[in-house]
Amino acid sequence: MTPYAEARQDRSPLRSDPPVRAAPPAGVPAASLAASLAGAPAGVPAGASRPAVILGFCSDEGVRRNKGRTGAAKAPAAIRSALGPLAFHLDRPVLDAGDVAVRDGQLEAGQARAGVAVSSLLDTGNLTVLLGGGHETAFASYLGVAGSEAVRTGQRLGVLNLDAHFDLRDEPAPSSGTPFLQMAEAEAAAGRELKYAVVGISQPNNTRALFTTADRLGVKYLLDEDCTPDAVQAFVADFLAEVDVLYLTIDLDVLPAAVAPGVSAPAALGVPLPLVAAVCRQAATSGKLLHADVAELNPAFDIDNRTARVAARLVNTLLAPR
Ligand SMILES: N=CN[C@@H](CCC(=O)O)C(=O)O
Ligand SMILES: [Mn+2]
Ligand SMILES: [Mn+2]
Repeated sequence: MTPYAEARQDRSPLRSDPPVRAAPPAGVPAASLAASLAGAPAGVPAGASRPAVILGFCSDEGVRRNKGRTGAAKAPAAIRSALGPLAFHLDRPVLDAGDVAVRDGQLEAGQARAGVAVSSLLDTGNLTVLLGGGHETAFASYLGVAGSEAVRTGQRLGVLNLDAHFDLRDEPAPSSGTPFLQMAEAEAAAGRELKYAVVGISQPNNTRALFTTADRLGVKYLLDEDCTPDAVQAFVADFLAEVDVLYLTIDLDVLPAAVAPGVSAPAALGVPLPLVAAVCRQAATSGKLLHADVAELNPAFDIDNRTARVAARLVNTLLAPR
């Protein structure tokens, strides 16, 4: 069995190649884990071999509020199951900090708890990967990166979303459809402007009002049908050049439905998986990747764990880019 399996608390013995620190029991508060890590100095956002810490965000409350198909709360377990058997070729330790679970509809409290955990892990020098959850996971991630020392001390944050949707809905309550408008409002309250870019927008799956909001906020986006390898590479390179640290969020519904059937809103067209993987590599090798998440896997609609396997493969690419 592999260190990936160790990271998911597998009971089988490990092949320690390379040596990996023991993972804590599931549910250990991430802050305790962070305190136990001898990571890089606080506030250092980048480094090829920073330890990586995986944290689950078990939530589909945002999807429920957005009137989507619930089930994403079970995604962290499905992604771990797909990640565990993968052969381990990483030059960094990978640890599992357990899950933050949203219960009884208490989404905002869960996002706050996950945010505190992510900030703490970032400030002790780790690369953090949050496994959603519906795309309300993104606001938990944002709370984490915005609360990190790197961002609080003035490093320019960029949020790059791989998604068929803007998720800029203006609604009375936070949901999976609102996280990036919430971020824009939070950044404005902090005296900053959200730098937000999206790859894979499906025009027919976003209203005119959402395009208007995107334009008002200066959102940069690439439509799914314009996603050629060169266009995607240049778009991401231009965005990376404007920021110091990157938060990459992958909504699996950016992929074609045949590749990622296990989501709430499958894409008719979608962005091909090799292009999505290339963006992950580009982000991971940029030296700017602070934090990443993978959202919207819904195991109830998956076929032969296809979407979970894709999610695990993309996490692997983020952690071990070639
Ligand atoms: N997380 C966001 N979801 C999309 C859902 C779209 C759909 O159900 O078709 C949104 O709100 O735009
Ligand atoms: Mn989304
Ligand atoms: Mn989406």
